[in-house]
Amino acid sequence: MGLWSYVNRHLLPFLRMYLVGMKVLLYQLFHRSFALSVLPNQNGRVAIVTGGARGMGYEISRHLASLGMHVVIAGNVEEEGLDAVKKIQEEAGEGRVEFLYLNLASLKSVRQFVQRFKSTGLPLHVLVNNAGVMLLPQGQTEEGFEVHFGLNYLGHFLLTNLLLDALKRSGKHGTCSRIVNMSSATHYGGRMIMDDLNGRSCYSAHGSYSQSKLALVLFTYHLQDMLTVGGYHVTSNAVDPGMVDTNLYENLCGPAQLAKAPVAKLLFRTPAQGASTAIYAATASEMEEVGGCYLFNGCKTASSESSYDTELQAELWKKSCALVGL
Ligand SMILES: NC(=O)c1ccc[n+]([C@@H]2O[C@H](COP(=O)([O-])OP(=O)(O)OC[C@H]3O[C@@H](n4cnc5c(N)ncnc54)[C@H](O)[C@@H]3O)[C@@H](O)[C@H]2O)c1
Repeated sequence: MGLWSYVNRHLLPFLRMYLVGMKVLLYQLFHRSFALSVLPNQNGRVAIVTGGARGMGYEISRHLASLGMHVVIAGNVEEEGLDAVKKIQEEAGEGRVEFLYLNLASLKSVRQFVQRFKSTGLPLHVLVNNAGVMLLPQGQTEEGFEVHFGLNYLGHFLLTNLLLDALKRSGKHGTCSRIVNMSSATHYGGRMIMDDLNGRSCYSAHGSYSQSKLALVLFTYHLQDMLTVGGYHVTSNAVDPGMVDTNLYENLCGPAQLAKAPVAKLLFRTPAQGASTAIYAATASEMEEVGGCYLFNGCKTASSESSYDTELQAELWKKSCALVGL
């Protein structure tokens, strides 16, 4: 690999990700976490939360259930999922919660999950695409996609598309169905390498994670445009939770892991605080009929310049359809 190639594909993504992280931490040093106000009762509504068994996903599931929603936790670790169900059931008021197996690193599993969900005959009002992995060593999903791109983005892309008919049927004027995509500030440093989305020519864990989170924002905006044109009562928003102390950071290298511990204690948000903007997007009356937003700390915020590139959005959509066989 040439020097320029190394700088461009390894060093720059690494530096961009850490710079973005420092900016978020500075923000969190001087700003309180967004606090949820009273949210409307969600009785009769159904939500799917991917990765809902731990971290922010657990907090989202717990909060939605406490509002009366029927929550389906979709996850790839059955024991963790069943434990989460038990804990939430013990404290949820009127809500129902259950676990359904979903491995986002397998498109086959995504299709099986959707089949199982649809066979329950339940409506679908909220889909929170929350699950994610970060900084994994080079690896592949079952169908051979780079793991960050394949799991964080492509798995959710297929899941959402297969559930879109259910979301469209369940959304009504005044009570829209809502899609919430968990992105990240790292998308600001992300670059879409359209001719090498799987990072085969030069792998960078930092670049791949940031790219997957930018892909989710591009997807959110393009999907919202399609839903608006079609006149459907379904909204699509992206959420940036800030920096939150969860297991997501378990793949940081040794020295970074050591440095992270005290910083996290002081400056990271708790999972409940980090989950608040996603809960807001999924349920708040102010977000009724509001789509196509990037939400940070409970407010609409500008995402990266490239995320608004409609040609790039359309190109990624087309390519993603081809990759997942839609
Ligand atoms: N923690 C942060 O600082 C932070 C910042 C920005 C964005 N995010 C995003 O928030 C989301 C939630 O992360 P978190 O911080 O709660 O981390 P976490 O590690 O606690 O949760 C990740 C969830 O994804 C699930 N998951 C992983 N692989 C899966 C697979 N193959 N199939 C199905 N589910 C799978 C895990 O089981 C877990 O429930 C992620 O998308 C992450 O990228 C987190």
